[in-house]
Amino acid sequence: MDIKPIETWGSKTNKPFIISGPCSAETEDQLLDTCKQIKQLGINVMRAGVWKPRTRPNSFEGIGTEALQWIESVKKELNVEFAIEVANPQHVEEALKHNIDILWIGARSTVNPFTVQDIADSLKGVDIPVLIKNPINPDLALWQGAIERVAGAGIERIGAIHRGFSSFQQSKFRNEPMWQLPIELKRLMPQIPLIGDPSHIAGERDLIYDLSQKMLDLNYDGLMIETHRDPNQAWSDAKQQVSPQQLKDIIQILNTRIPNTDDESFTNKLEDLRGRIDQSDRELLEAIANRIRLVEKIGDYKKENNVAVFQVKRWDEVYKSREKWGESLGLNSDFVKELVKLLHTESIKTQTRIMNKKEDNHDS
Ligand SMILES: O=C(O)C(=O)C[C@]1(C(=O)O)C=C[C@@H](O)C=C1
Repeated sequence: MDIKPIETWGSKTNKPFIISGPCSAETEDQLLDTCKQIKQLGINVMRAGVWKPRTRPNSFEGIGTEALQWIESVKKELNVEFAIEVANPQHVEEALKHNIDILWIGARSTVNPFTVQDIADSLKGVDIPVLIKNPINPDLALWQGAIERVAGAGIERIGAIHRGFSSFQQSKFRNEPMWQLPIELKRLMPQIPLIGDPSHIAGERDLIYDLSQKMLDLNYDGLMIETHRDPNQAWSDAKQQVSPQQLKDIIQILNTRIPNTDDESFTNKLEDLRGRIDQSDRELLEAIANRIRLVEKIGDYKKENNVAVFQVKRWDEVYKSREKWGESLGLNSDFVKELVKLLHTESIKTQTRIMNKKEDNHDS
């Protein structure tokens, strides 16, 4: 995959790459006024929803093509660049006709390979940056697949947008961040710039600063933040949009991290600490291997005596005591509980395999 760096996406190269603007273009005046107010804040590219995929019918579904004319005139008047969402080849055609600078594929489109392929096919021969939001379900391969389809159409300026994942669980977030997914995407596709969308993860404006800072701590390349001149009156996603003043405050206190440094004393110290982590992980894995050897011994013994693998009383003791030990060592209790559950699951697998080994099965 031949991917060009984020610096080539637009005329402004400030970092982090910030895309901001209203969730939806509602009126020409609302769009112009919002963009005018945020233009001075170091925004790289403006955004505005033109076609809005909504969960239920009868919600505001965007103005459609007329809004593209407003965007074109705002672009001219303020000399700014614009990103919009496209969900089918007709949207792509309209967007290109109206000189849109960046396109993004929304989370509800990324889930469908047919839709993504149609959009990718309509982009053949076009040179425009395309951002791909994560699919609404936590399926990394689907996200990668969408990126590959767009790359396959010859697009060289591709980015990924992390907007969080739908979940049944009660949560303070509208969409669960599931940080391990974008982190794994970055490991597998390090050349793809990663943009965070704290607005859609939060669903609530008070959480946006913390999420944005976390994204920069994780070395994200940019942020997409929804801003409305009067957020409470917004026609869509009112709760998650910030005012231009709030956006200014957020940008002012955001701490941008450098990706890395060649500074010798930093590198030496880091190398030393990483060496110690290597050693510590080795010991950890040796300890786990020892535990599994013991579990195997118990498995053999249980088999000889035809005793069940799962022992609820002992498991309860193990679970509670390890949680306490972890606490006394200053470890996060949720982490310790997850770790102990993982170890126990491995024990059950190991002993079930021992119990059901074919050659020892006298009935066969
Ligand atoms: O104590 C046992 O019986 C074991 O086999 C060990 C072990 C564990 O992993 O700690 C595994 C399975 C049981 O459900 C309880 C505990």
